[in-house]
Amino acid sequence: MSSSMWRNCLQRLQSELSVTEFNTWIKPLQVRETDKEMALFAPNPFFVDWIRQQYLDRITEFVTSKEDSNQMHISLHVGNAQIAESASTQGTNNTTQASTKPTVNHIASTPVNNNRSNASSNFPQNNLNNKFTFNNFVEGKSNQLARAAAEQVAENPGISYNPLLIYGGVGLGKTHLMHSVGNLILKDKPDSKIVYLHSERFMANMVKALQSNSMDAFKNYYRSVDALLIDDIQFFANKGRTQEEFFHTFNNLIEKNKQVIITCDRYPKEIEGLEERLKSRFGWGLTVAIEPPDLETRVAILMSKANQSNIELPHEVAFFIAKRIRSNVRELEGALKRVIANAQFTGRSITLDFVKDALKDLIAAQDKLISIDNIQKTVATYYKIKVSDLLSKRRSRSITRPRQMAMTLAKKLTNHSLPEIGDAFGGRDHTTVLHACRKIDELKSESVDIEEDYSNLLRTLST
Ligand SMILES: Nc1ncnc2c1ncn2[C@@H]1O[C@H](COP(=O)(O)OP(=O)(O)OP(=O)(O)O)[C@@H](O)[C@H]1O
Repeated sequence: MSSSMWRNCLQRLQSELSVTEFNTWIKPLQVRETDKEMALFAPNPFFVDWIRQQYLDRITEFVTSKEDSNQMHISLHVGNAQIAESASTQGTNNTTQASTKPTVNHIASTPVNNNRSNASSNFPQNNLNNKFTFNNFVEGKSNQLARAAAEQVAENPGISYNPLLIYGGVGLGKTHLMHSVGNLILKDKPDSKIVYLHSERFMANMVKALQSNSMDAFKNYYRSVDALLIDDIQFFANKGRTQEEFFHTFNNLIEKNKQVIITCDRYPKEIEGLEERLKSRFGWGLTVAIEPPDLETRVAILMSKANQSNIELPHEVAFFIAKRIRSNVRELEGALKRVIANAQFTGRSITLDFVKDALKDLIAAQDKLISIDNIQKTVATYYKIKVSDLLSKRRSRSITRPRQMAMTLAKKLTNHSLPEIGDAFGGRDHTTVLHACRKIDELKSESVDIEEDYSNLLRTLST
Protein backbone atom coordinates (compact mmCIF):
# COMPACT_ATOMS: atom_id res chain seq x y z
CA MET A 1 0.00 0.00 0.00
CA SER A 2 1.35 3.41 -0.82
CA SER A 3 1.27 6.27 1.65
CA SER A 4 -1.09 8.07 -0.74
CA MET A 5 -3.61 5.44 0.30
CA TRP A 6 -3.81 6.87 3.80
CA ARG A 7 -3.83 10.40 2.42
CA ASN A 8 -6.69 9.43 0.17
CA CYS A 9 -8.48 7.86 3.11
CA LEU A 10 -7.97 11.04 5.12
CA GLN A 11 -9.43 13.16 2.35
CA ARG A 12 -12.50 11.00 2.14
CA LEU A 13 -13.01 10.97 5.87
CA GLN A 14 -12.59 14.72 5.96
CA SER A 15 -15.31 15.18 3.38
CA GLU A 16 -17.67 12.89 5.32
CA LEU A 17 -17.12 14.04 8.86
CA SER A 18 -17.70 17.32 10.64
CA VAL A 19 -14.61 19.43 11.25
CA THR A 20 -14.78 18.76 15.00
CA GLU A 21 -15.21 15.06 14.51
CA PHE A 22 -12.34 14.88 12.07
CA ASN A 23 -10.03 16.98 14.22
CA THR A 24 -10.91 15.15 17.40
CA TRP A 25 -10.73 11.55 16.24
CA ILE A 26 -8.94 11.22 12.94
CA LYS A 27 -6.25 13.86 13.03
CA PRO A 28 -4.58 12.55 16.20
CA LEU A 29 -4.15 9.10 14.64
CA GLN A 30 -0.61 8.21 13.69
CA VAL A 31 0.01 5.76 10.93
CA ARG A 32 2.71 3.31 10.07
CA GLU A 33 2.42 1.60 6.73
CA THR A 34 4.03 -1.22 4.90
CA ASP A 35 2.91 -2.85 1.67
CA LYS A 36 0.44 -5.13 3.35
CA GLU A 37 -0.19 -3.56 6.67
CA MET A 38 -1.40 -0.34 8.08
CA ALA A 39 -0.98 0.20 11.83
CA LEU A 40 -2.97 3.04 13.35
CA PHE A 41 -1.85 4.47 16.66
CA ALA A 42 -4.21 6.25 19.05
CA PRO A 43 -3.34 7.90 22.35
CA ASN A 44 -5.37 5.68 24.70
CA PRO A 45 -7.66 2.62 24.89
CA PHE A 46 -10.86 4.65 24.92
CA PHE A 47 -9.73 6.30 21.70
CA VAL A 48 -8.92 2.92 20.16
CA ASP A 49 -12.33 1.59 21.10
CA TRP A 50 -14.04 4.61 19.66
CA ILE A 51 -12.17 4.40 16.36
CA ARG A 52 -12.99 0.72 16.15
CA GLN A 53 -16.68 1.27 16.80
CA GLN A 54 -17.17 4.37 14.69
CA TYR A 55 -14.66 4.53 11.90
CA LEU A 56 -12.83 1.28 11.33
CA ASP A 57 -15.32 0.01 8.76
CA ARG A 58 -15.04 3.19 6.74
CA ILE A 59 -11.26 3.28 6.99
CA THR A 60 -11.07 -0.34 5.90
CA GLU A 61 -13.34 0.38 2.99
CA PHE A 62 -11.33 3.38 1.82
CA VAL A 63 -7.99 1.74 2.30
CA THR A 64 -8.85 -1.52 0.65
CA SER A 65 -11.02 -0.30 -2.19
CA LYS A 66 -8.21 -0.43 -4.70
CA GLU A 67 -6.42 -3.42 -3.30
CA ASP A 68 -7.10 -7.03 -2.75
CA SER A 69 -8.90 -6.87 0.58
CA ASN A 70 -7.58 -10.25 1.70
CA GLN A 71 -4.06 -8.89 1.58
CA MET A 72 -4.66 -5.83 3.68
CA HIS A 73 -4.22 -5.89 7.43
CA ILE A 74 -5.29 -2.91 9.48
CA SER A 75 -4.50 -2.87 13.16
CA LEU A 76 -5.18 -0.40 15.93
CA HIS A 77 -2.83 0.22 18.81
CA VAL A 78 -2.38 2.37 21.83
CA GLY A 79 0.91 4.16 21.40
CA ASN A 80 3.12 6.16 19.13
CA ALA A 81 3.96 5.29 15.53
CA GLN A 82 7.40 6.87 15.54
CA ILE A 83 8.63 4.92 18.53
CA ALA A 84 7.16 1.80 16.96
CA GLU A 85 9.07 2.57 13.80
CA SER A 86 12.39 2.99 15.53
CA ALA A 87 11.81 -0.13 17.63
CA SER A 88 11.17 -2.17 14.52
CA THR A 89 14.13 -0.76 12.61
CA GLN A 90 16.34 -1.70 15.54
CA GLY A 91 15.40 -5.20 14.57
CA THR A 92 13.38 -6.14 17.62
CA ASN A 93 10.79 -7.86 15.49
CA ASN A 94 9.28 -7.64 12.07
CA THR A 95 5.66 -8.23 12.72
CA THR A 96 3.39 -5.26 13.28
CA GLN A 97 1.98 -6.53 16.49
CA ALA A 98 5.28 -7.44 18.07
CA SER A 99 7.17 -4.43 16.85
CA THR A 100 4.67 -2.09 18.46
CA LYS A 101 5.27 -3.50 21.89
CA PRO A 102 7.96 -1.02 22.92
CA THR A 103 5.75 1.87 21.84
CA VAL A 104 3.35 1.49 24.63
CA ASN A 105 5.71 2.03 27.43
CA HIS A 106 4.45 -0.67 29.77
CA ILE A 107 0.92 -0.32 28.51
CA ALA A 108 -0.13 -3.37 26.61
CA SER A 109 -0.83 -2.56 23.00
CA THR A 110 -4.37 -3.08 21.85
CA PRO A 111 -4.20 -4.52 18.38
CA VAL A 112 -7.54 -4.68 16.62
CA ASN A 113 -8.03 -6.82 13.59
CA ASN A 114 -10.23 -5.41 10.86
CA ASN A 115 -12.39 -8.46 11.34
CA ARG A 116 -14.50 -7.29 14.27
CA SER A 117 -15.56 -10.63 15.64
CA ASN A 118 -11.96 -11.78 15.79
CA ALA A 119 -10.92 -8.56 17.37
CA SER A 120 -13.08 -8.89 20.42
CA SER A 121 -12.37 -12.53 21.05
CA ASN A 122 -8.65 -12.45 20.38
CA PHE A 123 -7.75 -9.25 22.09
CA PRO A 124 -9.66 -8.42 25.22
CA GLN A 125 -9.05 -4.77 25.95
CA ASN A 126 -6.73 -3.89 28.74
CA ASN A 127 -3.85 -1.62 29.37
CA LEU A 128 -2.35 -3.25 32.38
CA ASN A 129 1.33 -3.31 33.08
CA ASN A 130 2.05 -7.01 33.33
CA LYS A 131 5.23 -6.32 35.27
CA PHE A 132 3.18 -5.36 38.31
CA THR A 133 2.06 -8.55 40.02
CA PHE A 134 1.47 -9.81 43.53
CA ASN A 135 4.46 -12.12 43.08
CA ASN A 136 6.92 -9.26 42.90
CA PHE A 137 5.18 -7.05 45.45
CA VAL A 138 7.20 -7.31 48.66
CA GLU A 139 5.03 -7.46 51.73
CA GLY A 140 5.78 -5.62 54.95
CA LYS A 141 3.91 -4.15 57.88
CA SER A 142 3.34 -0.95 55.93
CA ASN A 143 1.42 -2.55 53.07
CA GLN A 144 0.14 -5.84 54.52
CA LEU A 145 -3.48 -4.82 54.82
CA ALA A 146 -3.64 -3.17 51.41
CA ARG A 147 -2.09 -6.21 49.79
CA ALA A 148 -4.43 -8.65 51.55
CA ALA A 149 -7.45 -6.58 50.53
CA ALA A 150 -6.21 -6.34 46.95
CA GLU A 151 -5.72 -10.11 46.79
CA GLN A 152 -9.23 -10.68 48.08
CA VAL A 153 -10.60 -8.35 45.44
CA ALA A 154 -8.65 -10.10 42.70
CA GLU A 155 -10.08 -13.44 43.80
CA ASN A 156 -13.68 -12.19 44.05
CA PRO A 157 -13.97 -9.12 41.86
CA GLY A 158 -17.12 -7.09 42.41
CA ILE A 159 -17.98 -9.06 45.52
CA SER A 160 -15.41 -8.70 48.29
CA TYR A 161 -14.81 -5.00 48.66
CA ASN A 162 -16.34 -2.61 46.22
CA PRO A 163 -14.90 -0.10 45.74
CA LEU A 164 -11.42 -0.85 47.03
CA LEU A 165 -9.69 2.42 47.81
CA ILE A 166 -5.95 2.41 48.42
CA TYR A 167 -4.38 5.60 49.68
CA GLY A 168 -0.89 6.70 50.66
CA GLY A 169 2.03 8.93 49.69
CA VAL A 170 3.87 8.92 46.36
CA GLY A 171 5.84 5.94 45.18
CA LEU A 172 4.60 3.51 47.81
CA GLY A 173 3.10 0.86 45.54
CA LYS A 174 -0.53 1.87 45.07
CA THR A 175 -0.39 1.61 41.29
CA HIS A 176 1.60 -1.61 41.53
CA LEU A 177 -1.11 -3.20 43.69
CA MET A 178 -3.87 -1.96 41.43
CA HIS A 179 -2.30 -3.53 38.35
CA SER A 180 -1.62 -6.71 40.33
CA VAL A 181 -5.34 -7.05 40.94
CA GLY A 182 -6.10 -6.49 37.26
CA ASN A 183 -3.45 -8.98 36.16
CA LEU A 184 -4.70 -11.65 38.53
CA ILE A 185 -8.32 -11.19 37.45
CA LEU A 186 -7.19 -11.55 33.83
CA LYS A 187 -5.23 -14.68 34.63
CA ASP A 188 -8.39 -16.30 35.99
CA LYS A 189 -10.72 -14.82 33.38
CA PRO A 190 -8.76 -13.79 30.29
CA ASP A 191 -11.84 -12.33 28.59
CA SER A 192 -12.48 -9.76 31.31
CA LYS A 193 -12.50 -6.17 30.19
CA ILE A 194 -10.29 -4.36 32.63
CA VAL A 195 -9.54 -0.73 32.15
CA TYR A 196 -6.78 1.05 34.03
CA LEU A 197 -6.42 4.78 33.71
CA HIS A 198 -5.12 7.79 35.47
CA SER A 199 -7.86 10.13 36.65
CA GLU A 200 -6.46 12.94 34.47
CA ARG A 201 -6.88 10.66 31.45
CA PHE A 202 -10.51 10.04 32.43
CA MET A 203 -11.00 13.78 32.47
CA ALA A 204 -9.21 14.34 29.15
CA ASN A 205 -11.28 11.63 27.47
CA MET A 206 -14.43 13.16 28.83
CA VAL A 207 -13.50 16.58 27.48
CA LYS A 208 -12.79 15.05 24.07
CA ALA A 209 -16.12 13.25 24.12
CA LEU A 210 -17.91 16.47 25.03
CA GLN A 211 -16.20 18.36 22.24
CA SER A 212 -17.21 15.81 19.66
CA ASN A 213 -20.71 15.10 20.91
CA SER A 214 -19.80 11.55 21.75
CA MET A 215 -20.70 11.41 25.42
CA ASP A 216 -22.85 8.35 24.86
CA ALA A 217 -19.87 6.43 23.59
CA PHE A 218 -17.81 7.67 26.50
CA LYS A 219 -20.42 6.52 29.00
CA ASN A 220 -20.92 3.20 27.30
CA TYR A 221 -17.21 2.54 27.21
CA TYR A 222 -16.59 3.04 30.92
CA ARG A 223 -19.84 1.37 31.92
CA SER A 224 -19.08 -1.74 29.92
CA VAL A 225 -15.99 -2.78 31.86
CA ASP A 226 -15.66 -5.65 34.31
CA ALA A 227 -13.22 -3.68 36.40
CA LEU A 228 -12.32 0.00 36.39
CA LEU A 229 -8.97 0.88 37.94
CA ILE A 230 -8.60 4.57 38.40
CA ASP A 231 -5.40 6.11 39.71
CA ASP A 232 -4.76 9.26 41.75
CA ILE A 233 -8.35 10.32 42.24
CA GLN A 234 -7.17 13.50 44.03
CA PHE A 235 -6.92 15.06 40.54
CA PHE A 236 -10.72 15.15 40.43
CA ALA A 237 -10.71 17.89 43.09
CA ASN A 238 -12.61 20.97 41.91
CA LYS A 239 -13.44 19.36 38.55
CA GLY A 240 -17.22 19.40 38.89
CA ARG A 241 -18.21 17.97 35.54
CA THR A 242 -15.68 15.16 35.75
CA GLN A 243 -16.87 14.27 39.23
CA GLU A 244 -20.44 14.23 37.99
CA GLU A 245 -19.59 11.84 35.16
CA PHE A 246 -17.48 9.66 37.38
CA PHE A 247 -20.24 9.56 39.97
CA HIS A 248 -22.66 8.07 37.45
CA THR A 249 -20.12 5.66 36.03
CA PHE A 250 -19.23 4.58 39.54
CA ASN A 251 -22.85 3.99 40.55
CA ASN A 252 -23.54 2.09 37.38
CA LEU A 253 -20.57 -0.24 37.87
CA ILE A 254 -21.20 -0.83 41.56
CA GLU A 255 -24.86 -1.63 40.88
CA LYS A 256 -23.79 -4.28 38.38
CA ASN A 257 -21.21 -5.72 40.80
CA LYS A 258 -18.38 -4.63 38.55
CA GLN A 259 -15.19 -3.96 40.46
CA VAL A 260 -13.96 -0.42 41.03
CA ILE A 261 -10.48 0.24 42.44
CA ILE A 262 -9.36 3.72 43.27
CA THR A 263 -6.09 5.15 44.51
CA CYS A 264 -5.53 8.47 46.17
CA ASP A 265 -2.51 10.24 47.63
CA ARG A 266 -4.32 10.97 50.88
CA TYR A 267 -7.32 9.90 52.94
CA PRO A 268 -10.13 10.79 50.53
CA LYS A 269 -12.19 12.60 53.14
CA GLU A 270 -9.32 15.09 53.35
CA ILE A 271 -9.52 16.08 49.68
CA GLU A 272 -10.88 19.56 49.40
CA GLY A 273 -13.02 20.14 46.34
CA LEU A 274 -14.25 16.56 46.15
CA GLU A 275 -18.02 16.25 46.41
CA GLU A 276 -19.41 14.74 49.59
CA ARG A 277 -21.50 12.21 47.68
CA LEU A 278 -18.33 10.82 46.08
CA LYS A 279 -16.48 10.77 49.37
CA SER A 280 -19.29 8.89 51.03
CA ARG A 281 -19.54 6.37 48.18
CA PHE A 282 -15.81 5.74 48.29
CA GLY A 283 -16.38 4.60 51.84
CA TRP A 284 -18.93 1.94 50.80
CA GLY A 285 -16.30 -0.70 50.21
CA LEU A 286 -12.93 -0.82 51.91
CA THR A 287 -10.43 1.98 52.36
CA VAL A 288 -6.87 0.89 53.14
CA ALA A 289 -3.66 2.83 53.64
CA ILE A 290 -0.16 2.11 52.40
CA GLU A 291 2.52 3.52 54.66
CA PRO A 292 6.15 4.16 53.81
CA PRO A 293 8.00 0.85 54.27
CA ASP A 294 10.09 0.25 57.37
CA LEU A 295 13.78 -0.57 57.17
CA GLU A 296 13.37 -4.36 56.91
CA THR A 297 10.85 -4.03 54.11
CA ARG A 298 13.09 -1.58 52.28
CA VAL A 299 15.94 -4.10 52.47
CA ALA A 300 13.64 -6.88 51.25
CA ILE A 301 12.43 -4.73 48.34
CA LEU A 302 16.02 -3.99 47.29
CA MET A 303 17.00 -7.65 47.49
CA SER A 304 13.96 -8.62 45.45
CA LYS A 305 14.53 -5.96 42.78
CA ALA A 306 18.23 -6.90 42.53
CA ASN A 307 17.27 -10.53 42.20
CA GLN A 308 14.85 -9.69 39.38
CA SER A 309 17.73 -7.95 37.58
CA ASN A 310 19.99 -10.97 38.19
CA ILE A 311 22.29 -8.88 40.34
CA GLU A 312 23.89 -10.21 43.45
CA LEU A 313 23.47 -7.51 46.03
CA PRO A 314 25.49 -8.04 49.23
CA HIS A 315 23.20 -7.77 52.23
CA GLU A 316 25.29 -5.04 53.87
CA VAL A 317 24.97 -2.96 50.70
CA ALA A 318 21.20 -3.41 50.59
CA PHE A 319 21.07 -2.45 54.25
CA PHE A 320 23.17 0.66 53.63
CA ILE A 321 20.98 1.85 50.74
CA ALA A 322 17.76 1.11 52.64
CA LYS A 323 19.01 3.01 55.66
CA ARG A 324 19.96 6.07 53.69
CA ILE A 325 17.13 6.23 51.14
CA ARG A 326 13.95 6.37 53.15
CA SER A 327 11.58 8.54 51.17
CA ASN A 328 9.71 5.99 49.08
CA VAL A 329 10.04 2.82 47.04
CA ARG A 330 10.39 4.63 43.73
CA GLU A 331 13.47 6.46 45.03
CA LEU A 332 14.82 3.24 46.44
CA GLU A 333 14.42 1.60 43.05
CA GLY A 334 16.05 4.61 41.41
CA ALA A 335 19.05 4.33 43.71
CA LEU A 336 19.44 0.63 42.96
CA LYS A 337 19.18 1.22 39.22
CA ARG A 338 21.88 3.82 39.47
CA VAL A 339 24.17 1.46 41.39
CA ILE A 340 23.63 -1.32 38.85
CA ALA A 341 24.21 0.98 35.87
CA ASN A 342 27.39 2.42 37.42
CA ALA A 343 28.70 -1.05 38.20
CA GLN A 344 28.03 -2.25 34.67
CA PHE A 345 29.52 0.86 33.16
CA THR A 346 32.73 0.84 35.21
CA GLY A 347 33.05 -2.92 35.51
CA ARG A 348 33.47 -2.58 39.27
CA SER A 349 31.80 -4.89 41.75
CA ILE A 350 29.08 -3.68 44.06
CA THR A 351 30.82 -3.10 47.38
CA LEU A 352 29.90 -0.75 50.20
CA ASP A 353 32.56 1.79 49.18
CA PHE A 354 31.46 1.67 45.58
CA VAL A 355 27.83 2.31 46.54
CA LYS A 356 28.72 5.17 48.90
CA ASP A 357 30.48 6.83 46.01
CA ALA A 358 27.80 6.07 43.39
CA LEU A 359 25.03 7.47 45.57
CA LYS A 360 26.80 10.33 47.30
CA ASP A 361 24.64 13.13 45.88
CA LEU A 362 21.41 11.23 46.51
CA ILE A 363 22.46 10.57 50.07
CA ALA A 364 23.41 14.19 50.63
CA ALA A 365 19.94 15.22 49.40
CA GLN A 366 18.28 12.74 51.74
CA ASP A 367 20.34 13.94 54.68
CA LYS A 368 18.97 17.41 54.15
CA LEU A 369 15.46 16.09 54.78
CA ILE A 370 14.11 16.90 58.18
CA SER A 371 14.85 14.11 60.65
CA ILE A 372 12.79 12.96 63.63
CA ASP A 373 15.79 13.80 65.82
CA ASN A 374 15.76 17.32 64.59
CA ILE A 375 12.01 17.64 65.21
CA GLN A 376 12.36 16.31 68.74
CA LYS A 377 15.15 18.78 69.56
CA THR A 378 13.23 21.72 68.10
CA VAL A 379 9.99 20.85 69.87
CA ALA A 380 11.76 20.24 73.18
CA THR A 381 13.51 23.63 72.96
CA TYR A 382 10.27 25.37 72.01
CA TYR A 383 8.37 23.97 75.01
CA LYS A 384 11.42 24.21 77.28
CA ILE A 385 11.49 20.54 78.14
CA LYS A 386 14.11 17.82 77.55
CA VAL A 387 14.20 15.48 74.56
CA SER A 388 14.31 12.62 77.05
CA ASP A 389 10.91 13.79 78.38
CA LEU A 390 9.45 13.35 74.91
CA LEU A 391 10.71 9.80 74.83
CA SER A 392 9.77 8.99 78.44
CA LYS A 393 6.64 7.37 79.81
CA ARG A 394 5.61 10.57 81.61
CA ARG A 395 1.98 11.43 81.01
CA SER A 396 1.51 14.88 82.48
CA ARG A 397 -0.14 17.39 80.15
CA SER A 398 3.04 19.53 79.99
CA ILE A 399 4.84 16.59 78.37
CA THR A 400 2.02 14.84 76.53
CA ARG A 401 1.07 17.82 74.35
CA PRO A 402 4.61 18.54 73.13
CA ARG A 403 5.05 14.83 72.49
CA GLN A 404 1.87 14.72 70.43
CA MET A 405 2.94 17.87 68.63
CA ALA A 406 6.35 16.37 67.79
CA MET A 407 4.77 13.15 66.55
CA THR A 408 2.37 15.09 64.34
CA LEU A 409 5.22 17.13 62.87
CA ALA A 410 7.23 13.96 62.29
CA LYS A 411 4.32 12.48 60.36
CA LYS A 412 3.89 15.64 58.34
CA LEU A 413 7.50 16.51 57.62
CA THR A 414 9.24 13.18 57.23
CA ASN A 415 8.55 10.08 55.21
CA HIS A 416 8.78 7.81 58.21
CA SER A 417 5.97 5.35 58.73
CA LEU A 418 3.73 5.45 61.81
CA PRO A 419 5.53 2.46 63.38
CA GLU A 420 8.92 4.10 62.77
CA ILE A 421 7.76 7.32 64.39
CA GLY A 422 6.35 5.36 67.31
CA ASP A 423 9.69 3.60 67.71
CA ALA A 424 11.56 6.89 67.70
CA PHE A 425 9.41 8.13 70.58
CA GLY A 426 10.49 5.56 73.13
CA GLY A 427 9.08 2.48 71.40
CA ARG A 428 5.44 3.52 71.23
CA ASP A 429 2.80 1.82 69.16
CA HIS A 430 1.75 3.22 65.76
CA THR A 431 -1.81 3.75 67.06
CA THR A 432 -0.41 6.19 69.62
CA VAL A 433 1.08 8.22 66.78
CA LEU A 434 -2.19 8.14 64.88
CA HIS A 435 -4.05 9.26 67.98
CA ALA A 436 -1.53 12.10 68.48
CA CYS A 437 -2.01 13.34 64.91
CA ARG A 438 -5.80 13.33 65.28
CA LYS A 439 -5.63 15.02 68.67
CA ILE A 440 -3.43 17.86 67.45
CA ASP A 441 -5.64 18.34 64.40
CA GLU A 442 -8.66 18.60 66.63
CA LEU A 443 -6.96 20.95 69.11
CA LYS A 444 -5.68 23.21 66.34
CA SER A 445 -9.21 24.13 65.41
CA GLU A 446 -10.28 24.61 69.03
CA SER A 447 -7.33 26.44 70.53
CA VAL A 448 -5.52 29.45 69.10
CA ASP A 449 -2.49 28.62 71.26
CA ILE A 450 -2.06 25.16 69.80
CA GLU A 451 -2.62 26.49 66.30
CA GLU A 452 0.07 29.09 66.92
CA ASP A 453 2.53 26.56 68.38
CA TYR A 454 2.01 24.35 65.38
CA SER A 455 2.56 27.16 62.86
CA ASN A 456 5.64 28.45 64.69
CA LEU A 457 7.21 25.01 64.83
CA LEU A 458 6.37 24.28 61.22
CA ARG A 459 8.02 27.51 60.18
CA THR A 460 11.14 26.91 62.28
CA LEU A 461 11.54 23.39 60.95
CA SER A 462 10.88 24.21 57.33
CA THR A 463 13.38 27.05 56.98
N1 LIG B 1 6.07 -3.44 48.17
C1 LIG B 1 6.67 -3.29 46.99
N2 LIG B 1 7.34 -4.32 46.43
C2 LIG B 1 7.96 -4.18 45.24
N3 LIG B 1 7.96 -3.04 44.53
C3 LIG B 1 7.31 -1.99 45.03
C4 LIG B 1 6.63 -2.05 46.28
N4 LIG B 1 6.08 -0.86 46.53
C5 LIG B 1 6.38 -0.07 45.49
N5 LIG B 1 7.12 -0.74 44.58
C6 LIG B 1 7.68 -0.22 43.33
O1 LIG B 1 7.89 1.18 43.49
C7 LIG B 1 7.59 1.88 42.30
C8 LIG B 1 6.54 2.94 42.61
O2 LIG B 1 5.33 2.28 42.92
P1 LIG B 1 3.90 2.80 42.40
O3 LIG B 1 4.04 3.45 41.08
O4 LIG B 1 2.94 1.69 42.54
O5 LIG B 1 3.63 3.92 43.49
P2 LIG B 1 2.33 4.80 43.76
O6 LIG B 1 2.03 4.64 45.20
O7 LIG B 1 1.26 4.47 42.80
O8 LIG B 1 2.88 6.26 43.51
P3 LIG B 1 2.18 7.55 42.84
O9 LIG B 1 1.25 8.09 43.87
O10 LIG B 1 3.35 8.44 42.59
O11 LIG B 1 1.49 7.11 41.59
C9 LIG B 1 7.09 0.84 41.30
O12 LIG B 1 8.15 0.50 40.45
C10 LIG B 1 6.71 -0.35 42.18
O13 LIG B 1 6.92 -1.57 41.50
